[in-house]
Amino acid sequence: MARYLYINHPFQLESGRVLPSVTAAYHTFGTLNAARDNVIWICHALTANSDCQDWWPGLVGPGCTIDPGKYFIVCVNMLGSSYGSTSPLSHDPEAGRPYGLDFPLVTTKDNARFFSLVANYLGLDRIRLLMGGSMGGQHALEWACTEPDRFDLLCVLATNARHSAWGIAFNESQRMAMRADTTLGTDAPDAGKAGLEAARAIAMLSYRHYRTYVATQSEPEPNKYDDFRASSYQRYQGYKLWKRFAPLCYYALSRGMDSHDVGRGRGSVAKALERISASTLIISIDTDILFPIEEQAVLSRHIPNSRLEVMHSDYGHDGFLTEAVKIGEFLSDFLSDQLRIDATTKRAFTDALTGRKFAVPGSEEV
Ligand SMILES: CC(=O)SCCNC(=O)CCNC(=O)[C@H](O)C(C)(C)COP(=O)(O)OP(=O)(O)OC[C@H]1O[C@@H](n2cnc3c(N)ncnc32)[C@H](O)[C@@H]1OP(=O)(O)O
Ligand SMILES: N[C@@H](CCO)C(=O)O
Repeated sequence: MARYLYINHPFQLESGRVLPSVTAAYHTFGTLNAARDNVIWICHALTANSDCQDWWPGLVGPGCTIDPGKYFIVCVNMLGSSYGSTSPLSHDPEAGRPYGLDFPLVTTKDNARFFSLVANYLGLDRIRLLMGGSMGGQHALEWACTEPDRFDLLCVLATNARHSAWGIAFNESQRMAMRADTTLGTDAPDAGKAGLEAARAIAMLSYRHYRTYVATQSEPEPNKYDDFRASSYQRYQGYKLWKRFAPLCYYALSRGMDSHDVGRGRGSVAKALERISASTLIISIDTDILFPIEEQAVLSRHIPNSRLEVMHSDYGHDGFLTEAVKIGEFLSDFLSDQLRIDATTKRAFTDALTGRKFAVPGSEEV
């Protein structure tokens, strides 16, 4: 069950706005050992929650690589989410009602500071492994750049150093669908439902792959001309999210994802990534069209002690959730601290893997 930490003092956001107090919903699994050196901190992605044993089965849980019998596992629900931390659903004391669409922009830098605050409250000065995929990977990278000395190991999957124009375009398309639903943020019954469902259907196109749809949603019989399987899948995925996630929170989180840029305020992406001192495992997914391998190659090029692995998945981007067993295999050596590769080997490896040097604006070498 989630636990709650109520922090009753103002939390200053990057935008200049202030949340008068913040609540953190969090889960822990396992026991902190006497040396306090067995902490694994997991950052969740867009629509997940702090119960990482529930949404990462096969990777987190008894007998898995991230085993609560061995590690003290912590996961905190990000600000803005539907699952208990301060969000658009929370009471705005100044307005005397829930924040709703007035909820301020919470950037990935704000969430990294929020996690740091919670870690301080929990007395976790040193974290053995910080880990996350997708938006969780963005939070992990941002936090590792902010407090490099806090982490021994870092593992990020299907993520990037700065949210791409492609990713922002997907998110804006979803927000356009949500704004076209004029019930969003109102007191209407099912407010924002149609917009959220359309937004999730758009998002699914980026979370999966052409081959995933062809393999799972093609028609079994020929000669069909309407009412396709792929259509009902899209509608069902929208409805499935509506049943568990608040439209206003989804809207807020997608803005937060767009804000992600480890280079902001640090000179460049390259300079920011060079601050990371943790040994870092970076996992790419070969069918990920949302966070393609180019983006993890940038991470690998600039994080000093890092290694890039490419994992196969038929699931596309969402492989970071569904390929839990494979991820566990990549992780187990890493947790024993086997990963020490020199920079020259790493560079040759990255170039060979990607076929060429990738550059994204702001990631230039310094
Ligand atoms: C209570 C909670 O849910 S807490 C939060 C859990 N979620 C998270 O943490 C977020 C991260 N998780 C996810 O994003 C997803 O769950 C994933 C990526 C791990 C898996 O996605 P899924 O939607 O389960 O997988 P998939 O794409 O195979 O779709 C399967 C679902 O679509 C349904 N489906 C498949 N084809 C069709 C179709 N043609 N028409 C209608 N429905 C269809 C299946 O019956 C199944 O339904 P179910 O989920 O109700 O059992
Ligand atoms: N399926 C994931 C995708 C975002 O990375 C989620 O809903 O959180």
